[in-house]
Amino acid sequence: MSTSQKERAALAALELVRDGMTIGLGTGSTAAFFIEGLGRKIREEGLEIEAIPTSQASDALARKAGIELIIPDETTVIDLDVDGADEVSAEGHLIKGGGAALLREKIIARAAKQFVVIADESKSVTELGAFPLPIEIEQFGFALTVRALRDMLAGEGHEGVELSLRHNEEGSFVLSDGGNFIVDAKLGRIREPVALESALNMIPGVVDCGLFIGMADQVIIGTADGIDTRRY
Ligand SMILES: O=C(CO)[C@H](O)[C@H](O)COP(=O)(O)O
Repeated sequence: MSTSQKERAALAALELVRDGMTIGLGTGSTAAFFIEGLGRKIREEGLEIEAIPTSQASDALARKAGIELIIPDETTVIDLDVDGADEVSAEGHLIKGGGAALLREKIIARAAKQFVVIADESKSVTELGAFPLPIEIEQFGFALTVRALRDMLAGEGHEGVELSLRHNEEGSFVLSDGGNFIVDAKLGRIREPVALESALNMIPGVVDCGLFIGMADQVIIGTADGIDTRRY
């Protein structure tokens, strides 16, 4: 069996797992390799692991893999969170939310002692923005929120940016697990991601955006014949 770049990155992240850990489980096809591998590792090594999934999809995968899931309380220490990304910049800033799970992913990444990103080489970029930035917005007044987004982005030098409410193949709006809409913003090039994240999250109706700035402690990129590990 040939190992894909995504799987290679996920297998490397499994090396960080220790007995007794509480682990955040990301969302997407790369995170799925980690979840399946974690299930195998728990069975083979008899580890005591508790996990917190960042989406209903990862919840279902983890249950299938036999991983014990918990709902965190205020005392919960998340030792490690492993998740994928849509883009990773040289500084370790991320665009996430291609799977509409950005809010839950950010809550868990923010709370984790160690946030590790796993990705294939195609996700590694010099500057963020080629991947449309996912923005999670409240359903109420969504058209007004989209207008406010457009106005703010124009003021920040992103005039005429294409904003689209995400639809599925049947033409229905895609909803996050929390029941919110997702707007995808084709920005092309994000020159000031720190300022942009703040400006987006200030708009009433915006729940969160897919910019993860300065959050990753480690990025593991699967390559054709190995891994490229970056620590921040
Ligand atoms: O942010 C995410 C989901 O909201 C995913 O981590 C991101 O879309 C990467 O997915 P994949 O591993 O399938 O390429």
